[in-house]
Amino acid sequence: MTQPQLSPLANLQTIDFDKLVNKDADEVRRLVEICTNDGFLYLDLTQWNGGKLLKSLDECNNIVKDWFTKPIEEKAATVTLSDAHGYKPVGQQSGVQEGQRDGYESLRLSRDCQLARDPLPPVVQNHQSTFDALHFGSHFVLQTILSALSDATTDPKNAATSFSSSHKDDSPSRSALYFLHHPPKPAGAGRLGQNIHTDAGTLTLLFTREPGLQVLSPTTAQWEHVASRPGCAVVNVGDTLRFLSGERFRSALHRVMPITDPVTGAQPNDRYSTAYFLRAADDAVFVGNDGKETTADEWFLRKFSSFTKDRSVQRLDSVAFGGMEKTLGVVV
Ligand SMILES: O=C(O)CCC(=O)C(=O)O
Ligand SMILES: [Fe+2]
Repeated sequence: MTQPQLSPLANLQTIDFDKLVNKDADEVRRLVEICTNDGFLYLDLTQWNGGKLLKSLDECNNIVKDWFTKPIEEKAATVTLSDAHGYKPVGQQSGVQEGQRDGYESLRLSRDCQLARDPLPPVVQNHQSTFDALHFGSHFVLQTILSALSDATTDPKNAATSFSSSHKDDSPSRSALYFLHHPPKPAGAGRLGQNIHTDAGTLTLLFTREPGLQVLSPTTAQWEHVASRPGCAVVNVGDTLRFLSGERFRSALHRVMPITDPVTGAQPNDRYSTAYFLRAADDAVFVGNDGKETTADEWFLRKFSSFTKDRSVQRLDSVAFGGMEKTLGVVV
């Protein structure tokens, strides 16, 4: 198969993380603008921290890539507590093609379990400091972005409204690190990609290598490909931050469609990605797209329950899409 043309390409703006760490006022202003208009951006990490996070990312990716080659029985024996911790096999959710299931497996490590050291899969126990570096480094990156947004847009005299108050580091939450793998598949296998959705939580830090991620442009309402960029992560706003910000910020609709052969429909190559999901404290309260008060934990559970349903069912309450298709006036 020839190299696929990724067209149209999403023209995402780039934020320099080092400037955010140093509270550069112009960079913070741009960050607020991008979260308001797009909800998706590139985060350049090359100037910050001597590339330590990127090094631990490479190390963890290599370890987990090898783990994904283990027999399904071994992977399925991973202690699985919820959709924030454990193993997710292929096909548990609806896929990118309507009426079909998803095509990816995932190893998920919750922040609470990583901190408590229990339960952790042996593959993580054997490389604890490497996983700690990626887990807690990613958490720091997203907490830094969140406090920049909070300082710039919420009332400093009212601590209760700041985003930081609902994201205290010592509160139990569903924050988690996910490793995702879309194995190759033959023609006619069904089970492809990851269905259209918005992320349930606050902010997502996503590292992709192979193509497949697509974002629905809020300006053109077209699906656009997100190219991976060396030294950069993709950051996107999730539902919780959109709701906590009174809908000022956008949670972006996205999906994963791995590259398939245009003639046979087979997926010839593996696709891997790694995501850290910063999620609010379980008991943080906000108003969802149905106008009802919900806790962050209830929203997470409703969202992942909706992900298992067929798209025809997801359209009924729009929980999987966070109501964003209605805001954009598109049919999904
Ligand atoms: O694999 C990717 O590129 C995106 C994954 C994603 O959107 C998610 O797990 O919420
Ligand atoms: Fe997502």
